Amino acid sequence: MGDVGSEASVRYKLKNDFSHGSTSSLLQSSRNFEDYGVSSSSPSRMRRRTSTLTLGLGLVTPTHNGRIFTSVRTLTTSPRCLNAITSGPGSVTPSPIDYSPPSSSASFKSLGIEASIVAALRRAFPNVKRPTEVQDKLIKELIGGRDILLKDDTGSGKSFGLVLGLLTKPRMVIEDEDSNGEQKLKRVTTSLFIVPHRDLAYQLHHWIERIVSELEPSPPLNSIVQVLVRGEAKPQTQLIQELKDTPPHILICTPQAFLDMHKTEEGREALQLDTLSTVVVDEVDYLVPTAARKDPNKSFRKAYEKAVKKIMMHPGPTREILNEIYKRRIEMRQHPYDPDEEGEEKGRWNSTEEWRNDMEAEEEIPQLVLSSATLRVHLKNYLFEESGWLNGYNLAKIVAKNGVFRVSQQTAANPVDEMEYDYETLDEPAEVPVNDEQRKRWNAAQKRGNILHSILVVSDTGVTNVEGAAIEQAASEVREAEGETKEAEEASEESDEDPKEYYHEKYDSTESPFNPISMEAIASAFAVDVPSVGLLVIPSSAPLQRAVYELRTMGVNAHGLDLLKERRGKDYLLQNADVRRANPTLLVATLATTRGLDLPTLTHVFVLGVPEGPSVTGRTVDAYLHIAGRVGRFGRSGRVISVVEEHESAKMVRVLDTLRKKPVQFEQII
Ligand SMILES: Nc1ncnc2c1ncn2[C@@H]1O[C@H](COP(=O)(O)OP(=O)(O)OP(=O)(O)O)[C@@H](O)[C@H]1O
Repeated sequence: MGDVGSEASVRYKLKNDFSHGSTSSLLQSSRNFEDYGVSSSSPSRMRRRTSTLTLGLGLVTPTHNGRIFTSVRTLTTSPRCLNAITSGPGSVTPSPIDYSPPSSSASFKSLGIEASIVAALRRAFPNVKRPTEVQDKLIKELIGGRDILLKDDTGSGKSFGLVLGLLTKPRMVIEDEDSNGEQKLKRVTTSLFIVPHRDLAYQLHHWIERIVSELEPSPPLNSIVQVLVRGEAKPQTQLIQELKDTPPHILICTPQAFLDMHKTEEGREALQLDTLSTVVVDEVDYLVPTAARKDPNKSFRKAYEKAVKKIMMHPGPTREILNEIYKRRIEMRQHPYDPDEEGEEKGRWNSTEEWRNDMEAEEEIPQLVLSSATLRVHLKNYLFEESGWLNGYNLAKIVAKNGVFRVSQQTAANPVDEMEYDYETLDEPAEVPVNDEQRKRWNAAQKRGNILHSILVVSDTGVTNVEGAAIEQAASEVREAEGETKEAEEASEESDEDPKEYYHEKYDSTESPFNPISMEAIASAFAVDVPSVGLLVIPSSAPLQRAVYELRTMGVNAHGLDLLKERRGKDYLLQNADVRRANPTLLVATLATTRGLDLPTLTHVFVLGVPEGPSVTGRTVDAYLHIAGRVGRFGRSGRVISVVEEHESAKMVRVLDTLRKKPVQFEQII
């Protein structure tokens, strides 16, 4: 780890701003980091009015007090360029939302979405016009009631499609006794939506809130959706009472919060698992970790056995929940129908399949939907062979890779295929197009989004682009093509947090766990390239507040990602993707809390270190894919900048290699 006050320097140059020859006044003076639009009290408006701005881009030297621009170079610039610099022009501008996502020829209505919901959807999300391809396949199956295994690219609309399908599902009603002992009909929760972290829970809640508020008449929101996550301000007793009084149509929860409630009798009564009709597990590969099978003839076998043992010792809350909800299925799997067995049921069924599907209907076992952008072979094998949660006789597998879909219907006549490949390899075979139609989709998928992947390597002597990184022309073309974007009001950028919150004395007196040069490289790259919102993903075990603190001491408008924060949080979920902010924000999150997030204004993701490192496994590649998948969604542009130390750079290149991506130079680093 580099010394805080080391000689290390990071060389930056202004991008194409000076290469066009449209320069005007020669500006010369010193300017600190805040001048690049990274301070929460950015004077950028004032700067924009003047053409005699002082500039200090050039040699950037990290210092321990966070003022990293200590050396000044004379630069020639124009007012247009100044405007671009102060608002963080970047190699990627936020894209307007009127792109054309790969859509199906069906309409939401023809897929079975209720007319009132379609109308509300149009008002709430005017950009959502037609279902995407995955939504076409998913919504039909979701409404049909079959179990579903779902895999498609990040940002293809899986979670959004799940929300629409669940909203349309018929409301479950049971007969209940009121306080006078009279029978009456009572609404119960229809669907349970399990997600890995609370920000994703709030994002889904927010989507539903927007649609529900456009319904005419609009029902009370808590009768349609409620969220159960840890860290809620309300005490558990109040949450239980609310669930009992008004069971929501959809309950969105994190697994741990669900188990906390399920532990008590009162909580179990409120959750009413036996009346559920659908259970969705989003990001299932994250929530149900499994170990990659290793070739028994190779020496990894011991490592595999150790990994399995570890998982079995801590199976995780999602496994526990699914074991509870699907205990009848597990029993059926363990004791399948035996026509020779004595008993009154003898001879009632002709086959195991017949028996199984009859029992499923009789016992009203809820539909199970498992979804992720990454479903590795070992997870699929675990689900089909070991878990017992899925009905292998009535399952839809909707799996897409590079825009090519493989949809297989598992029915009684065509039960689930067993293990697909024997052992995990880092590169799973790519789906290849086999006909013209597929080739068309495949090509469209290749064009979808324009994500640039860069790797910055930090050493004691500075920061460089990884060896072999290509010079990317596309970046400036994208910038030119997209033209001007709207400016956000400075007012909305006022901090709603007290920055002092992070100024803990202990941070100044304890050694930082972060490499200061890495942090400064991130701060600088953010300052010169992010127009609106960036996201920094740090390892799951890294201290988030400390990272925010350190970035703030460098003048970066950094915030821990928290969608719960009323105004600020919801702001990030809005569709104002064409907004460039006067004072860009860097959101900081850990690896554990980024899956599934959809922040339309996001253009840049910074990754600190090799995700799920130090070694490169399938888990590492998947983690990178999910992190990178926060940008470039639905055809937008995006940039992923990994900041790694020297000993990690080959590993990071390998991750990109596996994903068949080539690192491109981050232009600002000379
Ligand atoms: N049919 C549609 N037309 C246009 N935009 C859509 C459509 N469906 C979803 N979107 C938008 O696409 C974005 C991504 O959707 P979503 O989060 O559901 O993708 P995802 O496949 O679940 O991604 P991830 O795998 O990263 O969780 C959201 O902003 C959503 O509003």
